[in-house]
Amino acid sequence: MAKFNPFIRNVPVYEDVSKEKFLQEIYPKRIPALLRGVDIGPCTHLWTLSYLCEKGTSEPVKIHVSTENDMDFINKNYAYRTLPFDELVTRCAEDIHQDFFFDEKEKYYLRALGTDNRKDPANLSTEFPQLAKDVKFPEFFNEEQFFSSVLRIGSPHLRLWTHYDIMDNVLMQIKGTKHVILFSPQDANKLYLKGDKSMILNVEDPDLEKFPLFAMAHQHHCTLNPGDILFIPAMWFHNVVAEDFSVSVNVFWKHLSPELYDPKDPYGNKDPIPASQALQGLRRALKLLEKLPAEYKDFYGRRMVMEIEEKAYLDKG
Ligand SMILES: O=C(O)CCC(=O)C(=O)O
Ligand SMILES: [Fe+2]
Repeated sequence: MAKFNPFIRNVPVYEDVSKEKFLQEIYPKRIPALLRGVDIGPCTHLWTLSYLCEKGTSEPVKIHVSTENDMDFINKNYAYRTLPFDELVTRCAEDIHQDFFFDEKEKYYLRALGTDNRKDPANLSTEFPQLAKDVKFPEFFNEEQFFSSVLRIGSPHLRLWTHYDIMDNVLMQIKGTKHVILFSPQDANKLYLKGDKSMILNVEDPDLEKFPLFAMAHQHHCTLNPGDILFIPAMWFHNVVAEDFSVSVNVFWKHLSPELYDPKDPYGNKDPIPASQALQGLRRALKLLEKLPAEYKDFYGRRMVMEIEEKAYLDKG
């Protein structure tokens, strides 16, 4: 039997959640929730391989190609390539490829992009209109709050690194099974961040000599099956691995006032404007401390941390 680990817990599961129940009981908690039995439309039974190939898009799609299971944004063990959509779907569903870029067992990941991917957020209705008809988004937010809807198709066993997004999100599982491990924004200091991503790639077997604090990060686990919806609140870190051929759609929406978001953010992962300005201010403050000898820098650095803890933390610990 696996050893009990007090740092691992399951994401709470809610059955047959109405809009009212979500908005009154689940959403305000601002923790992840797995919702079962919400109608996400006929996609769960209609989207066979042949249907996806036929109703997808005739535009080529940009994909990640990886020869390893854990995609590594540090050493870049994946490459960006382009494939016709039906070819991508076919390859994601097969274990061994006749045609390939690097090797016959390579894996693929599509994260759909907007029409102009430098500025437009992805929108299922625009880029995949025939498929969009089959997906019903939960009515958990107002139309003006909608930010993007993203089709994600991937090969078995491919893992997307731990990262956070800055929008509220529902990840709808349509085909296949996915395992998701989430971490609270309050555990950010145990995740060894590089920007919006954690440098710990293999979260299931981490190198604790290199990343000792990770052992104390609480892991929130869940398994998504077709029809399941995972609510991922803004800033919650998530690491996602597919067990088999997987198709999901996620919807990001704005939880804060619209003017707080960076207008040039097609992915929904740029820090809100005041947060990014505050980070810039911090970097300026640290640069100022460079003018002082090390022991002064250390002392004033600590005073800054104390002030941040007192004025910004929810939990003053
Ligand atoms: O399901 C995936 O592959 C990744 C999902 C994700 O990162 C998201 O919904 O923000
Ligand atoms: Fe994400």
